[in-house]
Amino acid sequence: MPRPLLRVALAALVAAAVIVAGPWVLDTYTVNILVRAFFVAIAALTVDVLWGISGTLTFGQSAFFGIGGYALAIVFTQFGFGPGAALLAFAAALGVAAAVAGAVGWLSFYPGSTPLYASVISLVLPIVLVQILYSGGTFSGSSSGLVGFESFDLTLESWFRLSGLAVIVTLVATWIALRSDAGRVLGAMRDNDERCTYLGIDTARVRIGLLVVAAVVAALAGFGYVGFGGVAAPENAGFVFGTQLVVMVALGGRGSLIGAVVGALVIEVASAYLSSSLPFIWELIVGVAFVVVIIVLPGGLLGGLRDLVRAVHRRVAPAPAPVAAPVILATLEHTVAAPDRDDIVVEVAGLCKNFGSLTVLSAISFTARQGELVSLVGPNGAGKTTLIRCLADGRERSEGSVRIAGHSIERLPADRIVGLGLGRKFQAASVFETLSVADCLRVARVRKERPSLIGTSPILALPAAARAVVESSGLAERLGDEARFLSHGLKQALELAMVLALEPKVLLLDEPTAGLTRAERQGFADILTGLVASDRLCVLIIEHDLDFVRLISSRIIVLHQGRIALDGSVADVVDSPLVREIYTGRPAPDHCGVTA
Ligand SMILES: Nc1ncnc2c1ncn2[C@@H]1O[C@H](COP(=O)(O)OP(=O)(O)OP(=O)(O)O)[C@@H](O)[C@H]1O
Repeated sequence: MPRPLLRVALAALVAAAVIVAGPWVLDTYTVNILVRAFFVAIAALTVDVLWGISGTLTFGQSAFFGIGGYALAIVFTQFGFGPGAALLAFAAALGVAAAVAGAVGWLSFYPGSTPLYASVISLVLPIVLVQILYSGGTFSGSSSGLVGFESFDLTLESWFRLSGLAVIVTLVATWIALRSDAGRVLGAMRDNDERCTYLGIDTARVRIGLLVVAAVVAALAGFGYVGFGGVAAPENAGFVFGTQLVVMVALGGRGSLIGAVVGALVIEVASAYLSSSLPFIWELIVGVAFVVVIIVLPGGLLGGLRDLVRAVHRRVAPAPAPVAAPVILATLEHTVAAPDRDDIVVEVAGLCKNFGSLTVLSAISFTARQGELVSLVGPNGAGKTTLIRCLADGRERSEGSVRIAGHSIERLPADRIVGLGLGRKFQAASVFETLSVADCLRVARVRKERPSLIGTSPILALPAAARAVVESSGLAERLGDEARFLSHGLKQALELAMVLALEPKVLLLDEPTAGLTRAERQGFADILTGLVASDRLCVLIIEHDLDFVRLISSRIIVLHQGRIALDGSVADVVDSPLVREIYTGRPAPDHCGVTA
């Protein structure tokens, strides 16, 4: 068993032993409070996964908690308690939560929506749900909620052990899923949603799926909470409770799973004691304590504790450098059939792009073949980046058609066009800052190889081209380092390797050498010309440095004021008087016509 897994298994066993022993040492009042706190902690954990791990701030998990609780209360009130009713309530809790989460997820993450939009919808959801509950009359109990129904006949001790073990199981399962090959995609989405999209990952679908799972877990927690307490109250489905869950996560430490549980337990237990001993000011005390913790310990209680332990440890013994799990680099068999030298893989016809009344690209038509390196040059504002965007995302262009590897891109989103064989590297290195180099590359392979939901593979298998970039750039020695610690040049190389891991037929590069040293530029030139010659990749590159362009290009397209001014060989273009005129703004003595 791998060491981290062993450590977690041992910690879970110790925690389970504490839970089992808990009712023997704690008084009844505390046990009562903790049972509720355990169910709330599970809901807080789902907020942490959505917000802390995947980057979607949500206030709506209370709604799903409420749905789970009300499903039980309504079914038991209407049909009485029994095994059939319990099964029906359970199915209703899961089914309704999943259906509502699916609909809310679609509204929140439809193409073009922003994270802020998702947060606003999550705010509206509990408000709408509470209004529905208020207007439900005796069916939902209106503002008083539902009470007095018969529920599961368990002792307080059993509830304590059941809810405590449920927290442990949820924690361990979440931990396993998040550190799996599939789970690291969530961290990648939080770091850089756009890069995920351009690696062919349908981030909207992943986020909707995650919301459905989180909703179902929160509903189960609500089901247990109401099953134990025998009261379904609108407050436990409302916006205030949804915000409290966010506060619990922030207090405990956003992104740390145990932090969410600690935050929930601290607030629930403190609130229970303070509300009875200091009924008028306990909310104020909790609020002030929250603000103080957030200011003094931005990483939450758990983050603060971790920093303290590290500081003490450093004083006692200087900490050795953290040892990352070893990564074994491997090369994938080349599965793509050797392409024909004359294959046209980019066909652009009559492409136009308008921003309102501003026409940025007009009547752009050209083709590019496999094994060709086409440089797009032109002065600032000529429309080069806009053209790349129109090739990489079907929703960008205003008119005209684009075919990639023989397929029309229609109005397909970027992640679907990646599937046609297109890879895009951005101007500023776009990687996953908090992921290790190896994990960035693994995420880049997700579209090609379905990742495991429970395990992690120590092997990093890359196509030969991506591996060559990793090895020639020196990234092979930095596989365990987080991407944010890489130099600018290494980040550029990492992004190129990630794009090559997609095994594209067409590679779009936007000023890849900006900010690189002379040696790094030469290395980049060697890599690109090698890819074109040996893998017969079609590369379209935006570049301002005409010396670099001369060195690498098989063809050059000059864009000027949104039109193609020249399209020809290096010799034709670089020494052309028109190009001199475009770049210097002075008329050339020997003027040739603009070919649109
Ligand atoms: N979202 C937008 N809304 C309005 N105008 C835009 C938008 N994006 C780009 N433009 C305009 O389109 C024109 C072309 O911009 P683009 O970035 O494609 O040029 P470029 O050739 O890549 O320039 P550079 O070399 O400076 O990157 C510019 O005039 C720019 O101001």
